[in-house]
Amino acid sequence: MLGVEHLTVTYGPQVALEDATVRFEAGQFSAIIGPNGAGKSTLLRTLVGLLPDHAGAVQFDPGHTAQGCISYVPQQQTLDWAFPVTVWDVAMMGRTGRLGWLRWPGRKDRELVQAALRETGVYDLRHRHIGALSGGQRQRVLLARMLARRGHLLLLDEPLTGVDAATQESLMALLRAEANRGRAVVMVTHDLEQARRWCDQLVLINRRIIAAGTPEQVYTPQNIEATFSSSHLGHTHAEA
Ligand SMILES: Nc1ncnc2c1ncn2[C@@H]1O[C@H](COP(=O)(O)OP(=O)(O)OP(=O)(O)O)[C@@H](O)[C@H]1O
Repeated sequence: MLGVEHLTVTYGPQVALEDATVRFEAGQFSAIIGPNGAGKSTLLRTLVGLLPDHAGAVQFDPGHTAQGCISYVPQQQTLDWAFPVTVWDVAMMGRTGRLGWLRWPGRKDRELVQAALRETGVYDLRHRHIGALSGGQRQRVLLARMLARRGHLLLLDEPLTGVDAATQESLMALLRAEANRGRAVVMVTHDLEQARRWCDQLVLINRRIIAAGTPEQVYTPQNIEATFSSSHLGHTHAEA
């Protein structure tokens, strides 16, 4: 459904991602795994179209244009949780667009938001200000916003961070179900074990794609070593 081909992304002299080629299919739950600074968020943000400066191609199959069908859940700490809006308002942004209300919500929007808040277990908190939520509750609200959007491509940056073990299981089951409904689900995570249990495709990355395939194909001592050894990090154009 979407992919990148020979993608290289640089931030000034810093090479964040080099010659990456990988595909993500409809109905597939994929995990992007690697150490800090490996380029995971960079890959995800490129897929979302947030990084205009790159070499190589980002491809969408016909019928899946980037805008309108992508639901992106950024890292929690990149958002302003002091903003004076409620849980309901944030979930509704999945329908109406960002702040400023691109359009007024209709009955269908309200139904989808209600369903999404129930599915993620935060419906009872819907009137609460988002600043008054715990880390795990915030993560659930972000997932509710994503579900409400009803996109074909779900891209999530570390959705399990700050979430307790029981909640992690239910969130993974929720994402698994979304993939089973035919959506392409792509998640950045540090949790190799979770990914191995729930995902169809593991993408190991450390500035380059080390391996991509089923957990059985990818989860080998050599690949794990190549991914989590620090020797790939900190390269610049000058060093390369
Ligand atoms: N806006 C930026 N400006 C300059 N360098 C950046 C920027 N964003 C990321 N980088 C660098 O690019 C590299 C890849 O960063 P990226 O955020 O993609 O890693 P990551 O795998 O998501 O890491 P983490 O697990 O810590 O979230 C890092 O070396 C980082 O310092």
